[in-house]
Amino acid sequence: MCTSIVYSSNNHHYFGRNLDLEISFGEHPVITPRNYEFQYRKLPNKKAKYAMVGMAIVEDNYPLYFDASNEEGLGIAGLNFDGPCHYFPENAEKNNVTPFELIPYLLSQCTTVAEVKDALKDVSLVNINFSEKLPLSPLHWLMADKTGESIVVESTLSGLHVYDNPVHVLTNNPEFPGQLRNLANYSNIAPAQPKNTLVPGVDLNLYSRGLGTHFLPGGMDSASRFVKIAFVRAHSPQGNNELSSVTNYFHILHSVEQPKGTDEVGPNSYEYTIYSDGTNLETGTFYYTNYENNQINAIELNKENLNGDELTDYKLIEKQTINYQN
Ligand SMILES: C[C@H](CCC(=O)NCCS(=O)(=O)O)[C@H]1CC[C@H]2[C@@H]3[C@H](O)C[C@@H]4C[C@H](O)CC[C@]4(C)[C@H]3C[C@H](O)[C@]12C
Repeated sequence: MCTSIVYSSNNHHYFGRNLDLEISFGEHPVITPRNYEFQYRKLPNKKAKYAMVGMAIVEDNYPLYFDASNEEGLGIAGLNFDGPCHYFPENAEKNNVTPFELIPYLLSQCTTVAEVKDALKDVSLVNINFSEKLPLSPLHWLMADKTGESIVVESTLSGLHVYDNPVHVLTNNPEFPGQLRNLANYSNIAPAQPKNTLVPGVDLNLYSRGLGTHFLPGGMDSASRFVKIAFVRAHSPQGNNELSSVTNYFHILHSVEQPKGTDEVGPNSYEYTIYSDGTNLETGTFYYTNYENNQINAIELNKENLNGDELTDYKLIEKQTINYQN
């Protein structure tokens, strides 16, 4: 499972995700500069107009981004969408973009969600594998910009759907309208203690703090995480500087992280939160933590020469640092 969010704080917007899986692909932070030439399968090759930073694996010098944001403050994350997801054969009337090209295609030419919506009108997601070793994966995407607006993009049998996202979070199945509908079942969850409407007039002993969240789902499944992250995000305070905003951002994502051993996907195999990342869409600073190392690491997009044509890879820092005090 995975979870992606946009968090707005102190006039800044932070966008990123938890990657939950049982194996790592060896993903790490990668910067694509403006003059890197993307080779498309069904479209003419094109230089990236805007530089981008995110988590990727690099295969044949191609950045296969899991999630990324560009220098203009547009961010996109791909999350598993196995079942409803459907990609199409080549369509002569459309711009045929493969799912693994979608993040580079949009981030290299768009600056806002409004521009993405426009670009997607002409796009069909074509079913072409990256390679035999890396076949297509069924994904849907959360996309956000620095106005704080976000959309969800899903390709199903009935076509390519673009949904405005009023709750600014995404997990996995079911389709986005179903996830939104399900929130109604939890609409009375609150940070405050509940009022007794069960047996009016009876003095119920509110034996614990936090009873307003007693029925907040806590499961690892996608529907539970959608409700929980929507709640936590909606009630999260804003920070008053970069440090407190980033700290809050990671607390929100970590509220639905999966510890090892809690989500069995096969014999002796467990999905867990491999990494959590987030980019400040105003400044282009990319932050991440990972399972082994929960210190926050950062890479500043604007510190690099963004006019180059070569990818820059960063080693994932996986060593936990304990700050001994005596
Ligand atoms: C599986 C990952 C999403 C995590 C997630 O949602 N897990 C939930 C699983 S489930 O609902 O519980 O079944 C997705 C996110 C990004 C994906 C990767 C990126 O799209 C980049 C390439 C794209 C290639 O086509 C396939 C390999 C790949 C390297 C993808 C493998 C895999 O599908 C990734 C890693």
